[in-house]
Amino acid sequence: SSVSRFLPDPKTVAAKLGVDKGPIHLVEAGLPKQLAELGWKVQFDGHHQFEEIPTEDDPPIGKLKNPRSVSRVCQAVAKVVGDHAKKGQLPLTLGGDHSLAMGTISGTLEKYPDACVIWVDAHADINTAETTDSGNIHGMPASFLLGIGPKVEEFSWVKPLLKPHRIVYIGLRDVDQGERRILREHGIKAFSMHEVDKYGIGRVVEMALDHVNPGRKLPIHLSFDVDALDPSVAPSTGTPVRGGLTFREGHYICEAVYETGCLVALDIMEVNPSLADSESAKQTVAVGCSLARSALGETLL
Ligand SMILES: CN[C@](CCCC[B-](O)(O)O)(CCN1CCCCC1)C(=O)O
Ligand SMILES: [Mn+2]
Ligand SMILES: [Mn+2]
Ligand SMILES: [Mn+2]
Repeated sequence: SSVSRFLPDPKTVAAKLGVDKGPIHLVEAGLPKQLAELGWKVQFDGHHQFEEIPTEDDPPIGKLKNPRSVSRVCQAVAKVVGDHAKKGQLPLTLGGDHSLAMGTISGTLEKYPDACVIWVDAHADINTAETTDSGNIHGMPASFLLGIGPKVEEFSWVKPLLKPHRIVYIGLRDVDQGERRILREHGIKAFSMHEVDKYGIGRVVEMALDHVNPGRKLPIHLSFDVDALDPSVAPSTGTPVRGGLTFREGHYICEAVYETGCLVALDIMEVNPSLADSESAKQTVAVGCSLARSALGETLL
């Protein structure tokens, strides 16, 4: 695999942590050491603790739940990720809620304004304050990054730096009506599980890269929600949906993205060990670590 040409010192990875227990389990499973064994110089900043805003002090804004704490955490993550990226490091964010991608991708775009995003997920996470039915902000980060939908004061710090032709989805299978309309109206490319079945993961990844990064010249931010994988592979996650990617399909995406040499930032999101029995939790943590290794150069041979 070719060394990434965007990183003067490709052997640096900064491990970032999300907002729930998941990330701590990934670190305790030994991920930093595993990455060091791949040759990365890992700078682990310790577990980011964010002082929780008590629920009574963070009432919904419209339908949006926990808007102030989500905004505050994402803004902090944007700054930290941006700072690491500006130092030529590859920020690895472990989550934790996928709302964090508002922060990580904002950080990446600050350093690499022409970066493209590969969003691996069962969901499009592109609801607006109007279209969301759950009010859960993890279903909305892409709309804020694209500047789609009504302005929400609390999130005015998110600059609409992402362009519709610079994001591509792989693994979709649970997309709300409002999100379908947004994808269609903005011409956003999405490879659902139907296309994965039809073309095979190899062709899908090639078509996805051809769409957002035709000359393989743009930096890539890979945002991987483990619920893109089938629940039999990654059971301990917030919104599991049947009929997902196999273990290998998920890892193939990571391997192929690393092979482009364009990866500049990586998110491994929605690992939540508290949601299942300890066996399933351990399995999901192990898959999260394994995906990260594959995206950062671990090969099968
Ligand atoms: C599909 N959209 C959902 C899920 C978002 C998942 C976020 B992710 O980070 O895990 O990808 C579901 C919306 N509702 C659909 C109807 C039934 C109840 C949930 C939402 O809450 O917006
Ligand atoms: Mn979530
Ligand atoms: Mn997601
Ligand atoms: Mn999801």
